[in-house]
Amino acid sequence: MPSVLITGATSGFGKAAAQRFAKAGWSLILTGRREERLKALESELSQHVPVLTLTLDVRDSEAVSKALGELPEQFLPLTCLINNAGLALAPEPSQQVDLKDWHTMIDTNITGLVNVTHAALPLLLAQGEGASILNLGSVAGQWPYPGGHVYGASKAFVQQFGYNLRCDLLGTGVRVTDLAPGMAETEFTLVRTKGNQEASDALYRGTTPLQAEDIAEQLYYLATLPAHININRLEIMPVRQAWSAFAVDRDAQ
Ligand SMILES: NC(=O)C1=CN([C@@H]2O[C@H](COP(=O)(O)OP(=O)(O)OC[C@H]3O[C@@H](n4cnc5c(N)ncnc54)[C@H](OP(=O)(O)O)[C@@H]3O)[C@@H](O)[C@H]2O)C=CC1
Ligand SMILES: O=CCS(=O)(=O)O
Repeated sequence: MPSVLITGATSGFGKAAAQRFAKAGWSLILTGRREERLKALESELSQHVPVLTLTLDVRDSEAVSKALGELPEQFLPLTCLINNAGLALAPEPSQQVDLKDWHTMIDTNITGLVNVTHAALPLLLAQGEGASILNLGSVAGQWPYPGGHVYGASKAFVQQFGYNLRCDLLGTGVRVTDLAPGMAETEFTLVRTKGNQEASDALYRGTTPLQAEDIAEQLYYLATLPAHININRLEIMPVRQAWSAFAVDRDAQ
């Protein structure tokens, strides 16, 4: 039975991915900080597949390496790692941002992802051919926009780290993909605005954003491609989202 480790399974893409992989009979290792949510998901999905929940913060490298170093045999070797835990904060311009918010994004989206990847690599190498690392990047890692600052830069790191990993993993059979979604309706904007439900609702109102299940379907597709195929980067937007023109600063007329 193949196994998948999903970080940030308590909400959004991670939770939908857990449900999608469970439907296909995969064993699940689910992580996040909110234990009650992990336990609720475990009781839902363990009726169908083996589920192991690990309550941890990806920023804590010791906790991550201890937990992944002690995985029960039943979940090994690891077939797929989904590096999904992450967040954006501070939608305001750089010159107004609280430095702590930049640090939190760097610590979570970069250091956390690196912590988990480092601990999981031996487990994926034990699988070799057909194993996958699926990293949640973002359109923000490729395309700049106002208020994107460190969030976009952290996702650019995710993309380049994945490409570089591919170089090192050549010959091992382990694949690496940067899955880069655009606007998707999850708790992402609620977190970004520090709990402003009205701002979150307003962002998604009157349009058709991606849903968590759309991304879960892509994750499952990537994880189950024939073993000789590696999709390096997969960028996905809703049809009702596109790029904007360059901004220009003009003198008052
Ligand atoms: N929604 C969108 O528009 C897009 C999102 N993304 C990326 O997709 C990923 C998932 O986002 P999405 O599902 O939308 O957002 P959600 O806020 O719905 O989910 C984020 C998940 O990350 C977990 N998480 C956050 N910080 C930590 C931490 N320090 N340690 C462990 N887990 C953590 C949360 O769990 P908990 O709080 O329980 O720890 C939660 O399960 C993120 O990396 C995001 O940047 C990319 C492109 C578009
Ligand atoms: O990564 C999330 C999508 S966006 O807010 O940067 O467009």
